[in-house]
Amino acid sequence: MILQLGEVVSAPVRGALQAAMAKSEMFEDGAKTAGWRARERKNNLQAGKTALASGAIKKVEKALLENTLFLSAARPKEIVRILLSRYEVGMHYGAHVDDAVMAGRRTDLSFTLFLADPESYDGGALVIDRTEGERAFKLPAGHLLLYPSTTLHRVEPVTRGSRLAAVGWVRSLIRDDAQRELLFDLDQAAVLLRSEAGRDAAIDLVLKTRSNLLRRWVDD
Ligand SMILES: O=C(O)CCC(=O)C(=O)O
Ligand SMILES: [Fe+2]
Repeated sequence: MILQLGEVVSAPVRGALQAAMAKSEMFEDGAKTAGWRARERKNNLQAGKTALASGAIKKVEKALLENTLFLSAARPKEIVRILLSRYEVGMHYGAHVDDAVMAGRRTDLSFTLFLADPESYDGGALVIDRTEGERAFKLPAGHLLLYPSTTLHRVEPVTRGSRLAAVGWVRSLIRDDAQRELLFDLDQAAVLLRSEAGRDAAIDLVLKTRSNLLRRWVDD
């Protein structure tokens, strides 16, 4: 499941992150934190280990752990790592798969919290390779894309302005993507069923989940 989450950080937190990330002395070569294959393809800047960067990262982590949709979709056991990244004109990150294990912890989900206004830069879409084809994402500032760490993905070259993002990885309590999606649908159905207005959508989700659980578990 690939999920877009809107307004993950409030406008003041977003402003604080953007202000911190405007300081170029905060950044160093991003290739340092990539595996050997990804390193050949990675051309970006990443925040070094400064007090300013760790304060910003803590803000992102806090916002995620307070976001019910994120918690329901990712079911985090742990947020394994968060990095702040900046792509200036000409920078990109070629196709790669993220490390399966980071600091001894399995990575199940990857996320990008977009932090620059999409009108302020050209290029820089996050492109994810799915069996049905590629999908490109360039979300508004403050929105987050959550996707399985199993995918091949890349960041297209930036051709104007600068792309700011916080990227990270989650070790989930639910290892399997399909099982996580079933549980997410059930959470959503429960939320919708609580409100009178959402009845039709709720029934669709409950029926979808019933059929998909049957499809997984019926043995004929
Ligand atoms: O910046 C992004 O949207 C994704 C970056 C990425 O793929 C990575 O850091 O592994
Ligand atoms: Fe990646």
